[in-house]
Amino acid sequence: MIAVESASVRYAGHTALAEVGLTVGEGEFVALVGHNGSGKTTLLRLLAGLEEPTSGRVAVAGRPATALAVRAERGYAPAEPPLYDYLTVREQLVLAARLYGAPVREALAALAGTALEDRPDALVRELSLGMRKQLGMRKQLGLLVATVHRPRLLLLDEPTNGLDSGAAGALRAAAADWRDQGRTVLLCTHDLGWADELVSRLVVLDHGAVRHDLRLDGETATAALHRLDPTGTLLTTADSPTHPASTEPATP
Ligand SMILES: Nc1ncnc2c1ncn2[C@@H]1O[C@H](COP(=O)(O)OP(=O)(O)OP(=O)(O)O)[C@@H](O)[C@H]1O
Repeated sequence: MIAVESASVRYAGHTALAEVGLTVGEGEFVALVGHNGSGKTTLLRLLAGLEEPTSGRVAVAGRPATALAVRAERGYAPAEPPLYDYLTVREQLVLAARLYGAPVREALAALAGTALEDRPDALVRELSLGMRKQLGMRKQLGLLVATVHRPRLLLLDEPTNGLDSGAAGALRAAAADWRDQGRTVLLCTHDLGWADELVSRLVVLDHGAVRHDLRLDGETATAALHRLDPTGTLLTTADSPTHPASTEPATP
């Protein structure tokens, strides 16, 4: 589903990603972790087709990630959902469904069980008031929009940031459904706990390079990370020296 070959991203003298290789098969649920600035969002943006690597190749579903046809296969939920403040919740979902040629009825049915269920006519800007509950609703709407076409690949960037416990529970339930349906999920997060039971593979980025890549095989993501990095250095220290990858990449 994902094939990243020796992909580097350089910005004016700064290397955000350094020859990253990553192959992810259909149905895997991958947690991508690493310290601030380790390159997680840059990698997701490559996979979302929003950036080209400076060198190397990035493919999704057998095509270059930037190919227009890949959009039907992939849903990308960035940390800040790209929504129209002047539309209502319902209008935002209908717009996304129509753009993707997805059934509008199903798009609206996805509101059931979420905090937005009773607020289809609220303006999106009312979900941007900065209060935790509102922020959670905005993130939930962002996820519904990103998945309205039921993509085979979901790219989630910090989906729990700003969520209250109710919204985080709804996200977990949705993510468990995606996993059970055999969708592929690449989750970039600082907060592994909520997804612990769902994650099948853990990838740790360090200074733009893949430092660890392992299949969990029953171990939780949190336990595996603690075993690899008992002092938590890989998640918190952006200034430690870059180390070579210490683990062979997992085979798909
Ligand atoms: N458009 C850009 N121009 C210049 N440098 C950038 C740009 N985007 C990202 N970077 C740099 O690339 C590096 C990787 O950034 P990235 O956002 O991918 O890291 P991250 O792991 O997602 O961090 P965080 O956990 O803080 O979101 C950082 O040093 C960042 O400052």
